[in-house]
Amino acid sequence: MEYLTGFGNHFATQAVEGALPVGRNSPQRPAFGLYAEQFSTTAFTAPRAENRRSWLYRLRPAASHPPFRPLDAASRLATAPLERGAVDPNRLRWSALSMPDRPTDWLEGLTTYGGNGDAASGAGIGVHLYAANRSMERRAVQFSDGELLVVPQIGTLSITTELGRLEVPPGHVALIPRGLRFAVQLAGPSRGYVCENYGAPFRLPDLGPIGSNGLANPRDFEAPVAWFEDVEDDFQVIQKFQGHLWQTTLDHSPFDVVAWHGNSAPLRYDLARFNTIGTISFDHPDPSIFTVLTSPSDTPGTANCDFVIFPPRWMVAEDTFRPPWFHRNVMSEFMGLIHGEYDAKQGPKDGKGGFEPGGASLHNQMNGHGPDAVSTQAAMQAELKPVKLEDTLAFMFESRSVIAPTKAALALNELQRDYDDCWGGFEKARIP
Ligand SMILES: O=C(O)Cc1cc(O)ccc1O
Ligand SMILES: [Fe+2]
Repeated sequence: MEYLTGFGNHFATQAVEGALPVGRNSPQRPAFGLYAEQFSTTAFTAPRAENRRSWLYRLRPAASHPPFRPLDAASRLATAPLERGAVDPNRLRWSALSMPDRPTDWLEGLTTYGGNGDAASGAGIGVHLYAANRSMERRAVQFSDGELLVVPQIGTLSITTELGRLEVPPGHVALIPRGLRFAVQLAGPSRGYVCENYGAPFRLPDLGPIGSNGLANPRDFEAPVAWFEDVEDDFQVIQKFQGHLWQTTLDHSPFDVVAWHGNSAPLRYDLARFNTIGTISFDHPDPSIFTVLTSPSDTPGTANCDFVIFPPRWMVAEDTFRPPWFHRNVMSEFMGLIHGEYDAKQGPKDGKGGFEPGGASLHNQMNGHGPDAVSTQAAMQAELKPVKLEDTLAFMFESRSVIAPTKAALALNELQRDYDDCWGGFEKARIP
């Protein structure tokens, strides 16, 4: 597959020579009788640096569809504000979801674990995990409630979007703009995580004193080239709108965009390209140095959501407790593990418990957490020579407000009801 590169670039791509108008967006009669359509994911008047929109040239306008009707199907997708009783302050951890035993596509395989804010007012996030085993055929979905950040853990996702196709293997992430129609094809049983961002679109963080390079570099983000199919057949289009699923049927493929240009586009990014920066003296820096993407809130420096990764890296700090320190944080932290072991937590023992690939943890606002007792002991006794942490890739969705766990997530068998025990048995300090 071919890609265009650069986060936020103004791309221009056509699957058919001559389809893209030159020098204007909306000619009286676009080439070949195509329809011009603007796709806006920021307000028209958003500041130029944040403004996102693309122009699509398609066989038929997206407006041409029968009414959306409620989709009458069981779904474990939920949207904030969540229906909830008292929000659980407890630290929570889940083992990995098992693969479904019935045919389940990516959309059907989503379970919401938590959320915050309010989709209707464009603030907060929904956190979903998926486990799926079949492709979406003649079926596309559009998330009007938010942009999606998709983090595969097992199985390559082939994502067909209105703007073209992306291959997203584990170790990569995909960013799908709010409202873009897409379908997910699977190569086999697949599992992973999704952050549904109701707030401002994810962008690269400022680098401050780091300078003009580093962390995720803009050129490593890849957008698809235009791709379309001219299929006259029934296509189900599902829409997640204000927390409910709706459906309509088109008599043609929604993937009929022959050319497009603009800066609102789906992207993929290989996390191995992340330029990880850390201490070369002492102390463990705040994990904000591992921010890949940020969705700012209205309060400077206090993100609606930061997407942070913990990739392979050298640990060289002298006279330092090297793993994440114990802490209580005003921000709320949802974590996942793509592969390997996380330096603050033990993996499963005899195949059970621990922080395992495909698992998840939730440490909400001001609730104490940090390395488990075994990892703490090991780190306090380690000889502090340079060590390379290999085979590890964890991540965090960190958000300014409490991520309420869903009732469905609290009822899962995968919930580790003994999670607190991992912080048991610390030896007391002795004052002389
Ligand atoms: O809680 C966690 O494991 C995530 C985390 C990692 C780190 O290096 C510092 C702080 C932090 O919250
Ligand atoms: Fe933390």
